Amino acid sequence: MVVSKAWTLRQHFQGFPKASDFHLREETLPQPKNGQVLLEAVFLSVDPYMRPYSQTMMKEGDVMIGSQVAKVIQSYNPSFPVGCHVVSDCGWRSHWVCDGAELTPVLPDWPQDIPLSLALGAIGMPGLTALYGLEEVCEIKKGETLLVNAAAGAVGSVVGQIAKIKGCRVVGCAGTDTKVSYLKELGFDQVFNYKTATSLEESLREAAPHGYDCYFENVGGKFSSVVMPQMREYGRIAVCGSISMYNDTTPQTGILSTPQTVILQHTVQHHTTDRYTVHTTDGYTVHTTDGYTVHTTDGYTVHTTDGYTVHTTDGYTVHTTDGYT
Ligand SMILES: NC(=O)C1=CN([C@@H]2O[C@H](COP(=O)(O)OP(=O)(O)OC[C@H]3O[C@@H](n4cnc5c(N)ncnc54)[C@H](OP(=O)(O)O)[C@@H]3O)[C@@H](O)[C@H]2O)C=CC1
Ligand SMILES: C/C=C/C(C)=O
Repeated sequence: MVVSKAWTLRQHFQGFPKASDFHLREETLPQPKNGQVLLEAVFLSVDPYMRPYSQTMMKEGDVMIGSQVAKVIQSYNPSFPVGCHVVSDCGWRSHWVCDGAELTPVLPDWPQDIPLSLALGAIGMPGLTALYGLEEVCEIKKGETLLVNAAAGAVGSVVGQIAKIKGCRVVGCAGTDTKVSYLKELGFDQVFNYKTATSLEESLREAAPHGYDCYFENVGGKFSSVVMPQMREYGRIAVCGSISMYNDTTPQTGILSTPQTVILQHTVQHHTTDRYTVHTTDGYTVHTTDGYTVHTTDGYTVHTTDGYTVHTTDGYTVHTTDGYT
């Protein structure tokens, strides 16, 4: 019989998460049966999504959601022999018994000198998010200029490196000088510390005087409002996350990327670029691909009935470029 330790959500987070929001409890696991395996955690992941998703996906007392790299320590399933490593979504727990259906094997020829933790980072979900966001959402092309924020993080650091490999000019920002030095080492073209910059707007403009073709959005909130006017025509934005808002206790207004508008989610959905331009009453410009569906700056979705008239769900008026309201 194995006793597992599990971190649970004692109470929903209010503002910034606190240690007292969590509770460590012990659970006695059943003996694995035929077809099942017993896992032992090697690395647990702590990711930004846990903050907003805990609100909707969890109830108080649940084990914290999350992925881990685990080692199989008992096996009655030939697909997962003892000693192999897997990625499991079993949350923040030290041990777990399961049938293997939700397990992803870590590559059997994983190089000895590469830490297994990277299966939760550059070679895992964050790395794939970076890749799909660049290739399928931004459809990034050689010679283009890309901006990424939270650039030294798990997603951002991979975004910048892939964009460099693809022949782009990469601008990144981060919140400490140490992170800024790291981004230079990674080969980013222009980097700055957004916390010490006198003006975010000016730093962004200096880094790319002709504007940005692609914006990999990790931060949202006020940051995105400053970036929007510096997007070039036909620019593309991968709205990956809005970490600056996850701990908000009162909703921000008048901004583009909110947790509700995160549209990059592994299977990448689609958004903006050409044809119709819609000017919102608050000065933001929204480009649609088809002239019919428009994502507004405030998280509301507006549907045009004919490509010209836009009805908002909340009573705001949206003016189209051709003068129709
Ligand atoms: N759509 C999807 O499928 C996925 C989305 N994401 C999203 O991508 C983003 C980055 O995730 P990930 O790389 O894993 O995160 P990390 O935990 O690796 O890095 C997060 C970094 O964000 C920066 N940050 C935190 N608060 C703020 C703030 N208020 N303003 C500006 N920057 C801030 C900090 O860096 P600094 O010191 O530079 O401020 C922090 O270290 C998140 O928004 C996340 O939700 C991640 C994975 C998948
Ligand atoms: C899977 C991760 C999602 C976000 C929004 O972080």
